Amino acid sequence: MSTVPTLEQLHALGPAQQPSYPDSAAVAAAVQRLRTAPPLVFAGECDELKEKIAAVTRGEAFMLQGGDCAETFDGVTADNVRNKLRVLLQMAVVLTYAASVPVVKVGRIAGQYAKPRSKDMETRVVAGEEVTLPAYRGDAVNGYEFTPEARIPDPQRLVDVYNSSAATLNLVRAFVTGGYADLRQVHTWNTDFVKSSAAGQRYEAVASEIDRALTFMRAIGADPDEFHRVDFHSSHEALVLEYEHAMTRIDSRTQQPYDVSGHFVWIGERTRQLDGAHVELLSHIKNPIGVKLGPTTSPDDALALAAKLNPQNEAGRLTFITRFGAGKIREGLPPLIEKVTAEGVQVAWICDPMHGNTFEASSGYKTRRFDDVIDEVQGFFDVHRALGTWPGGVHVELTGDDVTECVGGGEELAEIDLGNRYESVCDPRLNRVQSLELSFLVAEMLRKA
Ligand SMILES: O=C[C@H](O)[C@H](O)COP(=O)(O)O
Ligand SMILES: C=C(OP(=O)(O)O)C(=O)O
Ligand SMILES: [Mn+2]
Repeated sequence: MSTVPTLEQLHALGPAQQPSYPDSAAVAAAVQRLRTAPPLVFAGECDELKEKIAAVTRGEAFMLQGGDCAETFDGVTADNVRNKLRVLLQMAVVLTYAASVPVVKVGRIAGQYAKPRSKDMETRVVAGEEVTLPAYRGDAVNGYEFTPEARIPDPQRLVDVYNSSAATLNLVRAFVTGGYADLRQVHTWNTDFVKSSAAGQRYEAVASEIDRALTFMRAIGADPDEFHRVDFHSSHEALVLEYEHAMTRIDSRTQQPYDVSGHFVWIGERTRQLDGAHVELLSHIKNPIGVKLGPTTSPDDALALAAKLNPQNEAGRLTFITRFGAGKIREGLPPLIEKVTAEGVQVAWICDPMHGNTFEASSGYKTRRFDDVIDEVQGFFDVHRALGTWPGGVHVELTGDDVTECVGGGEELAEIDLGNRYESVCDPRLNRVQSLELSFLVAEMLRKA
C-alpha cells in the first residue's frame, strides 16, 4: 500500500500558493470535519475514467475538459450548473459526430474553487485612495469582495467547498443519467440566444442528422443505453493541501489511496515543482491526474514528472495539459513530445489554449482573443500531426452563459463590449456561442487528424 505523507510532512516541503490561515485551531477543525465526510466520488469511478483516458493515450478517444476558471458558491444554482453541462454536451456531440471519435467528458466543475495567483496582493483605487489587500484566491480560501475582512483566509470555506461540490455533483449526476443528456434531447440543448447564432444554426443541422440516425437505429430495433445517458466526470486543480489531503481516503476494494474530492485532479503550472508538496501528494493517489506544462518546461522536467507521478507507466494515469500560448506552442511543444515519446512514456496530451493567451485590455479587464485560442489549438494539432502523435484533447475555460469575457469569435466581441457582462471572478471564459464555435473548429481539425 502506498503511504500518503501527513499534512505536516507536506507542509514541510514548503508548498507554493497556500492560504496563510490566521487561526490554526479552525483549520484543524475544518480538516477534521472533512476527513469524516462521505466521498464525493467513488474510487471505481476514478478507475473508469482512467480507462477512458488510457484510450485517449492510445489515440482512440478525445478528451473535452471544460468549465469555469473559478466556481463560486453563489454560482451553485440549478440554472448555472445546467447551462455549463448543456454547453459541454453540445460541444461533445459536435466533436463526436463530426469526427466520429469517442469523447471523454470532464467538467472543471464540482470542486474548482481554489486559485493560484501571480501576485499575493491586489491594489485598487477606492474613493480616490489606493488600497492594497490580499489577492482573492478562490471561494475555497477567501471572499471576492474587496474588503479586509472578506480577504482573510477562512478554513470553514473548505467545508463549504465540499458542500457546494456535493450539491453540484448531485445535480450533474441527475442530469446525465436522468434523461437530460438523452441523445433525443440534442435539439432541446440548443436554446434561446444560441439557436439564432451561426454556430447554433450549424449545430441544428448536426442535431437533425443525429435525429435521423437515431430514428433509423430505433427502426431497426437498436436503442442502446448509450443513447440515453452520458458518462461525465468532475475535475479541479488540487491546490489547497488541507482539502485534498482530508479528502484522500483508502479505497476499501484495493486498499489504495484515492482523492475522492473529484474524479480527476491536476497540478497547476505554479505548483508543479518536482520536489514540491503537490507532486508528492498526487504521486500517492490513484486517480487519473494531470499536470499543466507551461513554456518554461524542459523535456527533462516532463520526464521527471512522469517518472515520479506515473512510475508504473500506466496509460490513463497521467495527462499533460500544455498551455504555451499561441505564439510559443509550435516551437515549444515538439521537444517535449519528442523526448517523452522517445522514452516510451505513456501520457495523454491535452491542449489548454487559455492560460498562455491572457492579456489585460485597456479597460483593465483580463481577456483572451478567440483567434489566439483557436491558433493555439491549431498549433497543437499541427505539432502532433508532424510528429505522428495523437492530439488527445482540449482543456478550456467556458461558461454556459452569454458573458462578454473573451474578445472575438463569430459575434465579434470587442474590447469595448467586455464590461457588458463580465462575470468571471478570475480568468475570462468563452461564452456559449464561442464554445460551440470552438467545438466546430476543433471537430474539423480532429477530422483531419
Ligand atoms: O486561472 C488562473 C489564473 O491564470 C491565475 O489565477 C493567475 O491569475 P492572475 O495572474 O490574475 O493572478
Ligand atoms: C491556474 C490555471 O492554470 P495554470 O496552472 O495553467 O496557470 C487554471 O487552470 O485556472
Ligand atoms: Mn484560469
